[in-house]
Amino acid sequence: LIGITVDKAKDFPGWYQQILTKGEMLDYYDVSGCYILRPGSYFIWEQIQHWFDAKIKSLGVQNAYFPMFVSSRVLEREKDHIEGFAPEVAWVTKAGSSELEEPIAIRPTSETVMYPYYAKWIQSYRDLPLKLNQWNSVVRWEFKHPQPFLRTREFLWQEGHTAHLTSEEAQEEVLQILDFYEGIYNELLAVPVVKGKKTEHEKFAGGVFTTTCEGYIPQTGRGIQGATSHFLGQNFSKMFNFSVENPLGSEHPKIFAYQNSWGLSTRVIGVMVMIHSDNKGLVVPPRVSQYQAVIVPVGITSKTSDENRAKINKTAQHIESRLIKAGIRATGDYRDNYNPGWKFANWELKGVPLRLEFGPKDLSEGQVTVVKRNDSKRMTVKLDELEARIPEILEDIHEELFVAAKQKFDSHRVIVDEWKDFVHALNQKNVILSPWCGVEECEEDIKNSSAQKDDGEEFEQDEKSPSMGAKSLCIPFDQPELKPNQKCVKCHRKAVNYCMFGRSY
Ligand SMILES: O=C1CCCN[C@@H]1CCCn1cnc2ccccc2c1=O
Repeated sequence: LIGITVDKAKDFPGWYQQILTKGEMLDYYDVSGCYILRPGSYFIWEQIQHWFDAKIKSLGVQNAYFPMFVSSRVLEREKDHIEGFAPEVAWVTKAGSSELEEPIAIRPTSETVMYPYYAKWIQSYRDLPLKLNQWNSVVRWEFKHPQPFLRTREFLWQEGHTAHLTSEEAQEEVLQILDFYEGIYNELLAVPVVKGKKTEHEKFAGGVFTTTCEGYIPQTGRGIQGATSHFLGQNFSKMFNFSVENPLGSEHPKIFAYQNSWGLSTRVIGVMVMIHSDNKGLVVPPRVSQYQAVIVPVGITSKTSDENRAKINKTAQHIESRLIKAGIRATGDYRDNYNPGWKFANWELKGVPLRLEFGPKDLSEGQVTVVKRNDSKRMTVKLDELEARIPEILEDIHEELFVAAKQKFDSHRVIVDEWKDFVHALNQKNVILSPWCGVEECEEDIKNSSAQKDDGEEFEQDEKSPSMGAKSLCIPFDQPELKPNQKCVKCHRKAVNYCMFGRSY
């Protein structure tokens, strides 16, 4: 049988690799950290693009395309912005057999590519706001263990870069974009996320603050950063020198533009797969699934008359076309060289949300049998209720997937006020909300002191294995109430807010 031979609960990385390849989402490539996105996953990316593109265009964002190559002079334009990232930058040093004069970097992100042109194009305050987005790919030569979708050396993403006359307008947009990111997770992928602000230590160093959507992978109990929206303040406009006349008059000082940058990548597909899929294969949420329903003729045996066999296949094809006409992404599997059982396993592997079985009994009763991929529930739908019922069942599936994932996240997000309870809670696959002092050394101390088993034994740490220390994930916008004089969970300084900590990707 073609099925999954690895248990999600026993060998999560092995399971993840198998369902992606056997589910035909992705294939491995001979350059480490690079993968092939097959139609099943590319379709999901297209749905995300379609939804998000409409949203940002409603804010007046325009798409553009900038070169993928960055000269070293331009890339190193801003030392501190990229110093920590320099080891990840991939360089082109040769063309054919001849060395290039100057090495050329492949964009890891496009600030240094775009902002010199923002400086050139923004002369007057009337040129603001300037809001451009790129749908492109970037390269980051990570050395940590690559993971399909989650950590790859090239990935598809969108990067939005906006410039505004006022800080208020910029900060309003940074949160609007974050809400759109939450919408991609909740509305399209049926994945719950926690929105919040990154700590000073975890934020994008080039910006003023970073807001984030944090996901949770139940199997590993790890948090995962799902999308970021940064308020850059005037840091980059001062660096690249784009300021405009003050609308109040030339006697007022020139204004350096206030900027945002925001990004979401194909990592979201990995998060969706890890959360919803099971030991039978992929489970793809209906709103992004390439096929939402697959119809399979059943009950045709060597004893079935040719007339009945033809009738069953013809009616099945008729059902398929009715669904397509009703806007459902339907397909049918009429192959006569595979039996229904094999077909069921195959389409379950590919994560199709709904299977319709149509056989002699269904033909005589004027009905079809419907099987839901997420919970294997079987129902009967009268043929004349098809166009009404199938969309409803698909919506139910989306809702059930979201509720199940939210229940898992909510039940593994625990409040811990005392350090004595912290490590045990972490080892129960939880992310932890704790009162925190806001001091970076304390954040580091929490990370270093939490890479332990319950008996206090340290985990052996090497750069290849995922870190076992609890990092700060975000300071959630939705905060539990601090008690008066509440102390920091670790250092007993006064707590300033609750911070979400957890092992992470
Ligand atoms: O997140 C985003 C959203 C989209 C636009 N860029 C920002 C910030 C990117 C931060 N970053 C991330 N990896 C890097 C890797 C190499 C060089 C530079 C960088 C780098 O600046």
